[in-house]
Amino acid sequence: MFALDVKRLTKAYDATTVLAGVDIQLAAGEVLCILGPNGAGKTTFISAILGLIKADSGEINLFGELQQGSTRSRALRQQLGVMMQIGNLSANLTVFEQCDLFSSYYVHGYSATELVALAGLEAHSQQRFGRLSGGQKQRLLFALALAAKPNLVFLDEPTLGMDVEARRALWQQVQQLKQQGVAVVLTTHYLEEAEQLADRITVLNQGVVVASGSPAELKALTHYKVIQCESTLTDQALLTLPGVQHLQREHSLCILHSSHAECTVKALLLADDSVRQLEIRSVGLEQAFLQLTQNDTTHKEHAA
Ligand SMILES: Nc1ncnc2c1ncn2[C@@H]1O[C@H](COP(=O)(O)OP(=O)(O)OP(=O)(O)O)[C@@H](O)[C@H]1O
Repeated sequence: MFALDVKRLTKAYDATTVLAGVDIQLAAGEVLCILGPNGAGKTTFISAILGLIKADSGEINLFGELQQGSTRSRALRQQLGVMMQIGNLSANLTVFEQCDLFSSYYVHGYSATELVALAGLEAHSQQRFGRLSGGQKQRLLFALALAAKPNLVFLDEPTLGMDVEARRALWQQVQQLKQQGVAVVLTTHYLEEAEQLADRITVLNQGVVVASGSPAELKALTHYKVIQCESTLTDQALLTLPGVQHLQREHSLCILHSSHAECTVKALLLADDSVRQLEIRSVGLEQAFLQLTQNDTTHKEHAA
């Protein structure tokens, strides 16, 4: 049984289609990362699952239970955790008071003291929410999302505004959730975060799933390669090699992005027999993401 099983979900606002038949499945202990440019439909998708908005058509199954309309049963709500946006918490309550309030909603959840510790805010437990730094607020919101000890957690851009250390600490907490068998749906604009955490990435573009797979599978979807070398050729000559789409220079190195790496390398070696330090590698997730979302029609047939 999937923790989450969504089929053909659609949503439009007036004449604008925001979700155009989205299918997503998620098992216990899996981390799914939804990537997509601004306005792709990520928040709308999560809101529809949680019943915050009503989808136009499609099926939403949570723990094997088909959801009708936008109400979610009390028993189901105890299994769900949602990281809210900063503006939804009262600025005047202290960290401990917020944790106490959330703890009181759930019968088998964490105590207020445990939630303060989960947020790593023991030293700030008497500080008002409004006085916390942006990163501390995010840590508290993350802990509050876990108040129920949920089996399925939704994290919408959880590390926004966090410094590197706080971000890595939160990544560790997500890994721990996964080890405990919790299913996690995460949206982020940080591709490194997606690569670190996700078992599976779904790329949404204009409400359509344009690709879905492990980070390695997504990178393999793009046929672009990076060719790195030292060459005496001018920028002009390098850019006219077959397949070259982009050139970047780093000190003595030329870094070429090529859509036809073998042709590029053959032509490069013919044009410059003094080429050194030649290396060919696959593109990173960021390049794959840009290619998938800028030219999604080329990749639709690969969507899993
Ligand atoms: N209540 C609404 N009424 C009309 N249009 C809406 C409404 N809510 C969202 N939209 C539109 O739906 C589209 C998808 O929005 P959504 O917030 O789901 O995108 P997103 O992928 O989460 O974007 P971001 O990365 O910027 O947070 C956008 O074009 C947005 O303007």
